[in-house]
Amino acid sequence: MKLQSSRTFMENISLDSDRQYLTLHIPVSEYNIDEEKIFTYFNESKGSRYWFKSKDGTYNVVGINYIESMWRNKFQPELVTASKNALYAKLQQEALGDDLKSKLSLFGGTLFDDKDTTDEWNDFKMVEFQLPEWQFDLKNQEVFLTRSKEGLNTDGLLEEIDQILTEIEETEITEKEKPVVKSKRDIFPKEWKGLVEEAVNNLNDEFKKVVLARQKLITFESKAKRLYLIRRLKDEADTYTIYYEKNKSTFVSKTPEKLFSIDGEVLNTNAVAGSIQRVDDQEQNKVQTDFLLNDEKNLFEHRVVRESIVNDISPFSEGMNYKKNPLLMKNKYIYHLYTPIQAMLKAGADEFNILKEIHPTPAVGGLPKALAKEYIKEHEYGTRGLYAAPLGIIHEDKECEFAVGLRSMLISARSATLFAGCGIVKGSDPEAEFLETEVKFTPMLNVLEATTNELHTSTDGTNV
Ligand SMILES: C=C(O[C@H]1C=CC=C(C(=O)O)[C@@H]1O)C(=O)O
Repeated sequence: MKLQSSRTFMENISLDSDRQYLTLHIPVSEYNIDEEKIFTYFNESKGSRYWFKSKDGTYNVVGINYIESMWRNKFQPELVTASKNALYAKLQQEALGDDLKSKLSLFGGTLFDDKDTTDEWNDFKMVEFQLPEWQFDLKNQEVFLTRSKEGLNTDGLLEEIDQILTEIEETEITEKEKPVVKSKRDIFPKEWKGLVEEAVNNLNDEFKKVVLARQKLITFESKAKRLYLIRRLKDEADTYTIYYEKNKSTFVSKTPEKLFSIDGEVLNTNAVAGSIQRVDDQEQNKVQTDFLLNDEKNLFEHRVVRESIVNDISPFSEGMNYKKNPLLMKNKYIYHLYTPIQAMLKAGADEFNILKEIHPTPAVGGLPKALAKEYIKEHEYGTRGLYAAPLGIIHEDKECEFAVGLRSMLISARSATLFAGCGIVKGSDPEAEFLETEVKFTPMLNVLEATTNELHTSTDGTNV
């Protein structure tokens, strides 16, 4: 048994009757396991699995079998903090090793806003974070196993864990079936362009910017194979990987955008706004990026996002660092203007109050924030749900990392709804914005291998 060295730690555990669960924290570097093997092994746990990998590799976490969730129907920071503390208070955490690095986390987030959700988002709550039975930290190669103490027999538990880890290690990865796309169509494309035109006319010196999103619907001949998606999600670097199953729904995102992270007393965030397509031609890309870095409309769009974020976090911070001119963020299909911002937090600043203040940034909402949020709620077709919403990892202390759920889709049964939006400012052209959203659909179309138009006719008979 590879867990032999953990045995002494295990033998010294005495169960605390005030705590409902026992969480064992175990080093697993001796087992050769990765996300594909884990998802393949736990195939029966469909609907109760997640994978969160941060862009810079700080986190790479897979969770299996949600055993408790911390949720609320309204986002009130103090109450969310109280729920989080209540959940951690139920756990007796025991480390089976001396120098373990990771911390037990909860994965989840909040919906974009409180717009009445249509059936499509019914599986997700306004605020919801999951505690899984198995939490694999693939970066540090450590595992947390949480079990209810009711009827728990700790004798033989290590052997059971060893057996499961060995079975995961030996899991064979077979070729995954590609989902067969039946139809692909834009939802209300003409109407969306009309919406952009109307917004441009409504913008003024006070109402400066609004982000308008649209959807694309893809249907499949048969149910989309989840394991196939897991493999395809590895394809694009320099982005987050968010894969979140809940009951019959799966939300998937390859977002380039961090909302914020907290490590110790340092908060890191960034402004990402202003975009141009990246193509397969170096010379053309040089023209594109020179344009982006000097284009007044894009620079304005970027500036308002940066100023708003700085403004939102300043009540929580003692000092801030950021550069005056944006940098270039290079993703596989798109370039963005990008400004990293770092803040030293004041004592007492906590992640949920900051989240409430910072989301939605004008990169996904608009400016002024409250007005833009209302405008989106009232005018946009459909419900955003987890699209453009904060999703990430939290801990017992305030250490956390949230990404913004962009370049994303919601899969259920035989269909996927893809989401993409863009910042509308005075002077925006509906056709150009439509094309920009088309580029932003590419990461998810690529995951589904549905980038080409070789198909098909859409369900309403129009060519796509
Ligand atoms: C709203 C989206 O992108 C935002 C993030 C980066 C750049 C954006 C832009 O240039 O419009 C958007 O504000 C989306 O991808 O759906």
